[in-house]
Amino acid sequence: MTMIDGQMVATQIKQQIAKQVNELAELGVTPGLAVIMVGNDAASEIYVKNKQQVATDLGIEANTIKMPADTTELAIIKKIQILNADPAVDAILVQSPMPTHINEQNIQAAIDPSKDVDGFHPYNLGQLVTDANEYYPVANTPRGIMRLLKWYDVKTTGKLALVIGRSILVGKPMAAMLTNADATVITANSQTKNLDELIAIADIVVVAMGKANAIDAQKMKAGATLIDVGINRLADGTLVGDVANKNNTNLAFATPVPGGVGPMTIATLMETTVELAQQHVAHGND
Ligand SMILES: NC(=O)C1=CN([C@@H]2O[C@H](COP(=O)(O)OP(=O)(O)OC[C@H]3O[C@@H](n4cnc5c(N)ncnc54)[C@H](OP(=O)(O)O)[C@@H]3O)[C@@H](O)[C@H]2O)C=CC1
Ligand SMILES: Nc1nc(=O)c2c([nH]1)NC[C@@H]1CN(c3ccc(C(=O)N[C@@H](CCC(=O)O)C(=O)O)cc3)C=[N+]21
Repeated sequence: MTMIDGQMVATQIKQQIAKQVNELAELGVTPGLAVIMVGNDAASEIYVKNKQQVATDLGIEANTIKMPADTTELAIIKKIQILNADPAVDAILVQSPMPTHINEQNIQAAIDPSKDVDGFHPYNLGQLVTDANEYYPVANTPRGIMRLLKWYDVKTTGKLALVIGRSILVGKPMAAMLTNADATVITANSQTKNLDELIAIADIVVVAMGKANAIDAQKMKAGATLIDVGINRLADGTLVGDVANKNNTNLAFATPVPGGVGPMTIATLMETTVELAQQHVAHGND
């Protein structure tokens, strides 16, 4: 079994991004990323801290706007409208999950589709489902996972892929990307029956549940590939994924937590930010 080294692949991608940032700098453009974080979430805290560091290293201007958990939906939408109108901001990211009194669909639809770095906006989701030929942003976690599969030469064509989770952030765009890459895709959710039977037959299993050690890697078939998206902070402070028993299996590949999908999400976030900045330059609204 080969443990996938997300940190190593992310480092390679960041070297490419640094070149593109330099090219934009020659045009007098600094890519700008604005992050809105409402309330507190452990995984979001880790994400915010790590991406701030990587952005600084790459010469990307990243600003995090923290809003209290009792912020109204209208106040968040007003903040988004200010960022939509700000030419220094190329990319807007609103951290998920949001407090329960906020309707996330209204937030996602308020972001200018040309600044939608998570690919959350209905227009960009439509582009993904269409498998459109023109440029559009997509969610960075599944984008990073597709890059890892390519890097390790894990084939998707004709393979049976099981995606556990159906969020707009991970599960649904992951299923769409695997479908576009000619896999046969099953998307599971909390109402799915006989999940173990599906786990036992899939060639690729992507787990994005947000539940520590909820899936047992020993139940997967020999030669299959496991992608563990979960980021769970245990009471003792350790960081674990959604999948237990990754070692001692006869899998072909598996991603660790930490050091797997997480660093790739950050690298592809920076890549998407730079691409959006390039689009804004090309369309004359930088
Ligand atoms: N490593 C990284 O880069 C990233 C990590 N994450 C992490 O990934 C995890 C998932 O994130 P996200 O998608 O936003 O989470 P959500 O809570 O939005 O979605 C979780 C999904 O898991 C499904 N689910 C829950 N229990 C079961 C079960 N027993 N069987 C099958 N499906 C189940 C839910 O089903 P239902 O819809 O029926 O409720 C839901 O669709 C979190 O830990 C998050 O922190 C997220 C983004 C990036
Ligand atoms: N709109 C939105 N988009 C997201 O993409 C999004 C989000 N909201 N909300 C929170 C989740 C979680 N998430 C992480 C990304 C990277 C790490 C990461 O860097 N992980 C390192 C952690 C290393 C460490 O600090 O120990 C690793 O796995 O190796 C963690 C978590 C993105 N998310």
